[in-house]
Amino acid sequence: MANQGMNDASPARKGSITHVIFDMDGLLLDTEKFYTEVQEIILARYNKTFDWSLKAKMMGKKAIEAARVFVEETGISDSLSAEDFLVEREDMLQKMFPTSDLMPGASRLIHHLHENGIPICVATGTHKRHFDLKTQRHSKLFSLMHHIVRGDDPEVKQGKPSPDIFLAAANRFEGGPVDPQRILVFEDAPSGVLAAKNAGMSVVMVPDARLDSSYYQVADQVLSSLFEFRPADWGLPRFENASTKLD
Ligand SMILES: O=P(O)(O)OC[C@H](O)CO
Ligand SMILES: [Mg+2]
Repeated sequence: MANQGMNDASPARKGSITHVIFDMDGLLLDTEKFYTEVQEIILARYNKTFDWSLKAKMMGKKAIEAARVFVEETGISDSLSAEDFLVEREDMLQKMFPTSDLMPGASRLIHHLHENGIPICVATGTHKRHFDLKTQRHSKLFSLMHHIVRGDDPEVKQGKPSPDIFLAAANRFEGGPVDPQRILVFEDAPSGVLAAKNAGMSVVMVPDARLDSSYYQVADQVLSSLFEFRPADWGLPRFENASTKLD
């Protein structure tokens, strides 16, 4: 269970948030389990097991960057290249992605911020083709986003932990670029939390409970679920029961 403490963001900074950026996989959508499943299947062929220390190094990254980590860290790169790994897992992922569910509290928080006029967007390492499969059951909810930046965007030269994707997201808000100090990022992955901090933004981390807690330290706040987020901690409008939709 994640601790729910606040780390180092100053009280002044917490009151200055005007814009919000959401990660997608593992934060808004319960899609990380699909990657875990196919990676377990592929590794089993080499009599190896997939664990959360490897997962922590892959999640949040662009596909090819995560694939390189996978074949190198598991020592199978002589038998399976990163490119072939991506081809091999593709059929399985394409069947899984359209079944993607929302993470608990995602719908409530997105509706709440949108109804209160807080500009929101998505910054996801995933590329457009996978994004479309993952979100096909949730297009209404994602239409509330001011914009969406994906990993294959030309402005995203390097994946997380590079700040590229969050800086691109900050640039595209109305009247952008928005000052990073005014932006709050929600992330589940260690690489994503680092990317947001590298961009100079504040980060709420909502990690999977299996992730080692040593990764919590970089985040400004760590929550077990989006349901536990209290907007007033960051100077954002409080939840009013009547105007929010529960998952
Ligand atoms: O967590 P996201 O949304 O940046 O997605 C990254 C990969 O597609 C999955 O780890
Ligand atoms: Mg993620």
